Amino acid sequence: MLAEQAAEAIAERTGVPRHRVAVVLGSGWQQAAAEIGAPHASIAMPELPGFGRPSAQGHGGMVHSVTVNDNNVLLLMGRQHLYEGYTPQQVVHPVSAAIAAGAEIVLLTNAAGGIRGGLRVGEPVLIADHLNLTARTPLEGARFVDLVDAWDPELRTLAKELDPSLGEGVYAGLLGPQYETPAEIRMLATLGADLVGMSTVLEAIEARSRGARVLGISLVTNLAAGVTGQHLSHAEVLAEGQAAAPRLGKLLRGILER
Ligand SMILES: Nc1nc2[nH]c(I)nc2c(=O)[nH]1
Repeated sequence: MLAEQAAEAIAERTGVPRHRVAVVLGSGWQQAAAEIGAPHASIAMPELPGFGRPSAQGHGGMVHSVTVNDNNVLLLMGRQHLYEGYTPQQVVHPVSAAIAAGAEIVLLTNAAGGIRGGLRVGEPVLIADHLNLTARTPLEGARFVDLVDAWDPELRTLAKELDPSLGEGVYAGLLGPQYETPAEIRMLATLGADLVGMSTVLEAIEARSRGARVLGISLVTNLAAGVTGQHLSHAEVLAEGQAAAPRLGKLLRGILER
């Protein structure tokens, strides 16, 4: 119900009855949003039913409506995380609302730690599959959602046509807010994770449960703990995101133009 109420508010406040695509812009991706196009309507998230107040650092807290080649696109600047104390349902609410507002495709972006050898800081990586290690789910009741091809193969092929240098990886979603120990990173590598972060997996599950297609892109903003022996800092994470913004913006715009 709350998703439908938020969807009505979005349609009313933007003047756009349906937005066919929704993009969640995570840490480091906000600057890329400017390359997508100038919004013709913007709403502060707290003004929408059920939207919390995204944490200050790295997240904009705005919903923008932009048009890209006749496609009405909803940009969700920032997200809510489990580590901020939100429930799984609150974490996925913006995605639920965007789908209720018409989104058939949900593009989830995030910043992540790189685990696999060869990943470089500043590199965007397509999400090919995920490990939900949050021990949480946004689903309630007997909603046995199939997650095979949850990360849409056709959309991944499209993204790779646009940027052939794009690699793919398995994203492990953890609770956070602490980063992993080197031993935990070795464990995640053994489990088959290439990337690690604190978001995205619940949103993907919710989107699939509502029949939307999902494309995910992680920006590697640090090499995971122990991969280089360096210490991790959130400030570095944000700085790396800013540096990669032009390439990310070009990629996002290319995807949205198709
Ligand atoms: N859990 C986890 N989340 C992250 N987010 C970013 I940016 N880097 C990391 C990381 O190394 N571990």
